[in-house]
Amino acid sequence: MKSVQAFAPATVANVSCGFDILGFAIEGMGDWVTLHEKESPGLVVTSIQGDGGKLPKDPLKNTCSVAIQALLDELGRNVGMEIFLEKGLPLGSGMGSSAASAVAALVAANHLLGNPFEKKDLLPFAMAAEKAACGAGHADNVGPSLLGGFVLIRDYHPLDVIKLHVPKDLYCTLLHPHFELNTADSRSVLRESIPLKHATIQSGNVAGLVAGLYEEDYELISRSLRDVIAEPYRAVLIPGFYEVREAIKGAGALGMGISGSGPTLFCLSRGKEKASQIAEAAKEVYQSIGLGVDVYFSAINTAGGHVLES
Ligand SMILES: Nc1ncnc2c1ncn2[C@@H]1O[C@H](COP(=O)(O)OP(=O)(O)O)[C@@H](O)[C@H]1O
Ligand SMILES: N[C@@H](CCOP(=O)(O)O)C(=O)O
Repeated sequence: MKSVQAFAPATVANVSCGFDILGFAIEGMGDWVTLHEKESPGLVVTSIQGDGGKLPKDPLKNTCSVAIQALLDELGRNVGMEIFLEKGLPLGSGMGSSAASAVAALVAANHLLGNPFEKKDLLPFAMAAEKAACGAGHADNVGPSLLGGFVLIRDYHPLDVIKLHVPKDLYCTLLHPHFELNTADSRSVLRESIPLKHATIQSGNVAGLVAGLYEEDYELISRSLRDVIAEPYRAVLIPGFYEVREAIKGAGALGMGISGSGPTLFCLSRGKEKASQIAEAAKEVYQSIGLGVDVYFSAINTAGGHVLES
């Protein structure tokens, strides 16, 4: 009986101005999924480590099994698999935890089945898992977790996904305060409609950010990290948001925003040294408001989900 292990990275969705349409992958953090083929058909989530016992083993609820089931349904096959999940990512963090599990599971399952799908064609199955996790099949976590780098979802109907250029000196600092915020909850505070002037501001910034990435124009990237659609409603759910934003400006950040739906905040910077200085400046703020925080900094992951061993 075959077995295979895969890894998929953490992600920062939205990147401020690209609500539901833009995200990038983080180096060195993610989830691992090992699959063992079994004789009897059906999916079983056999073990989950690193979740503090919080995640569902019910195959209809865990994003690993939901994603693999969607893949098997498309193929019309009923292969039996045992799923072993190792969570490297905190839950409800805004670092694409549910997405990383789904992507690692899909990459492993596709390999186990002899690669019937191209990597990019696994995306709809991962989106089905996101829908099960938070009620919305958004692709801005699963896209970059699968493909690596910066990913733009130009359209959802039909799905049109574009991998963007990554400037070589771009670094990210992640500030993860010690509390959970479920994506479903922080989506519920958003407005259904936005004023025309906000649509104009947001479109200008998305275009500016994409141009800034291709031109490796760090000042343009900096000017474009602005969100008038989601951030005003979500920032109030995140203690210290405005204080951290002030503090990291002085440490040389290009900008800061909410990572996905929060509570993690992300900062972009030019070079590793600045990323570490930003981390230090932010830590002081969290300390002053008495909120525990984990801080990471990394380059942009360009490989995305991949098989480790089989
Ligand atoms: N393998 C999984 N990893 C993480 N969350 C999962 C997984 N399977 C199901 N979930 C569910 O998804 C929700 C968390 O996802 P979400 O709020 O999007 O957080 P995150 O931003 O960290 O991905 C929880 O309800 C959790 O029970
Ligand atoms: N575009 C989504 C992204 C959610 O990311 P997560 O990492 O918090 O799951 C949103 O903003 O709701």
